[in-house]
Amino acid sequence: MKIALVGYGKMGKIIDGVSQSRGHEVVARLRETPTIENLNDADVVIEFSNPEVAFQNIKTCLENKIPVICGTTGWLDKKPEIERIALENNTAFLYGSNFSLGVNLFFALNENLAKIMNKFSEYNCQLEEIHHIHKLDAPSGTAISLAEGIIHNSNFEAWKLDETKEKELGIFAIRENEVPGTHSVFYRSEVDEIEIKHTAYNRNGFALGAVIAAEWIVDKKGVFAMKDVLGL
Ligand SMILES: NC(=O)C1=CN([C@@H]2O[C@H](COP(=O)(O)OP(=O)(O)OC[C@H]3O[C@@H](n4cnc5c(N)ncnc54)[C@H](OP(=O)(O)O)[C@@H]3O)[C@@H](O)[C@H]2O)C=CC1
Ligand SMILES: O=C(O)C1=N[C@H](C(=O)O)C[C@H](O)C1
Repeated sequence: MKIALVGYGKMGKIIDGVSQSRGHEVVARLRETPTIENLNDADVVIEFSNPEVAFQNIKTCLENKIPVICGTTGWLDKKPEIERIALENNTAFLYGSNFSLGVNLFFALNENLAKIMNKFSEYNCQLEEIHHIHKLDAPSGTAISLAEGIIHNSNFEAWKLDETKEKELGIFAIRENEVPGTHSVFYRSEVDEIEIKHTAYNRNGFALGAVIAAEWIVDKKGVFAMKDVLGL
């Protein structure tokens, strides 16, 4: 499979190595907006850039009928428009706030726990995410996915950074050194605390998941999520 990497920073470089180790040809390594010329006839694009440029990058690839796997976070207000463009162009799009197997299992655990905890008003819920100091967006895309999983299965109506009012789920975002990504969900009562936590030791799991998603999507049409790839 011919893979174009749009965004060639911390993630793009690891994805390059994983792609080659799985027998793929990396035909483009871009740190600029793609064009049909510089995508070099790719079968699939893996996009890890930044929140400012992701929308335009994805749009260009989809309009050229190239399927896109996107891991860039912090641009989600425009996701419905991207999904429409993918369908209009009869191609495929998959956004994952987090491509690691562990976090996708954690998402399922989080939703099941939220269903149970919703029956017990003694407990209040909060989210915490910790990332490296270079991260541009807050809260993390993964924390937003966790919050959506809880809201869908509870009486919370929305999430909010830091301090909250009733029916708002609080997310606390901490920036610390070179932390690759740590997410915790807390349920606290007057007398105790339940915590579920995922800690990424490095970025390799994110990269492997993105390449597996690219292998899965290459012959498909439509809008997908990592759940579809993993059969969850
Ligand atoms: N979904 C997931 O599993 C994960 C998602 N992420 C997300 O992925 C994104 C990238 O993370 P990371 O690799 O750590 O970030 P980096 O800052 O290390 O890399 C970003 C890259 O994008 C390049 N870039 C800048 N402008 C453009 C443009 N117009 N078109 C294409 N590329 C451009 C930068 O080039 P230059 O340096 O020249 O500016 C750089 O190479 C972030 O949004 C992060 O939150 C990260 C890890 C896992
Ligand atoms: O910026 C990062 O580094 C990460 N971003 C993703 C997010 O926003 O959730 C995934 C991972 O936590 C690393």
